[in-house]
Amino acid sequence: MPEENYDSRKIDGRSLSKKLEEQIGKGVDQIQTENGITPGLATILVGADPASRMYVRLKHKACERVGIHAEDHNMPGHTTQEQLIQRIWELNTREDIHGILLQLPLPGHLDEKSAMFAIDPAKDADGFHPYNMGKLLIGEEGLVPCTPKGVIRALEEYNIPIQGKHAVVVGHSNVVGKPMAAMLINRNATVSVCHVFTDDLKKYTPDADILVVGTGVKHLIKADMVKEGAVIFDVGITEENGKVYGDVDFDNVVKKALLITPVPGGVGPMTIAILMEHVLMAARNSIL
Ligand SMILES: Nc1nc(=O)c2c([nH]1)NC[C@@H]1CN(c3ccc(C(=O)N[C@@H](CCC(=O)O)C(=O)O)cc3)C=[N+]21
Repeated sequence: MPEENYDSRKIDGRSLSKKLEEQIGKGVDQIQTENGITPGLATILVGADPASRMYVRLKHKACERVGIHAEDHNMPGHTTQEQLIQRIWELNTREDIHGILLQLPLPGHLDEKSAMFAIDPAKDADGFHPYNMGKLLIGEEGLVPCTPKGVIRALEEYNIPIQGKHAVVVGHSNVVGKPMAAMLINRNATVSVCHVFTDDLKKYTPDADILVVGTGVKHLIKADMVKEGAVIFDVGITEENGKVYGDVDFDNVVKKALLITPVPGGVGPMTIAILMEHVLMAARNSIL
């Protein structure tokens, strides 16, 4: 018997993001012709970590595709906290910069929280500022973390109902797990949040209608841990010998999933498309 083809179960993040970028490109054209504004994003990268450089490059390429002005603020690895904050303050006052993205992680001698808090919440394209996180928690979703927003957008694109469903989020980070849980609660899902300290993960994941996994543990989720017909988002990235792996054992789990994101080509491209959307949103808000 030939091996069954599961391609139709794959959520193609690349084509979803392409569709989103086309809409954003139109929005960029519109604000340029009607308001004479070119949305601008400044990325700050401290040091020269190869993975971080690659991610920043992906963001700049996306800006190019949609017509957003992008500036690369590459600061040396020995940058002091004061110098970093100074640069953020300069960007806060720049009228042509609508989004500021401080690439994480920062070198160990720098304090990520106080640097993030220094970013003008109105320019917080990442949605990491406590003001924006607080708004998310009370159901006001403006600038919110891009990766979980990309998951919500994908659920909408595929017409997956959220209300009343059991969503299990594995991972409780500030960038994925916590904001993901808040967004799902805002849409009336029943949400369980599991993480590295959860005693018995297998007790929870098989009940998930929607499963979002972001732990950075390669192939943590096996086929026996998911329900038949689940919708699964793999937010994990583990690099090994130049290959990237997700948190889900895709080849086996796909056989039970209704829909599932691959790594790469899943939530990564969606994250970047949402970031573009946020810069456009911030530019629009700047003229209100
Ligand atoms: N302030 C801040 N904001 C971030 O958004 C942020 C950050 N810091 N630090 C690091 C993580 C990581 N991240 C990724 C985004 C897209 C892909 C992506 O599109 N990946 C491609 C694969 C690229 C490849 O490996 O060739 C994919 O999944 O298909 C990956 C990783 C954003 N991050």
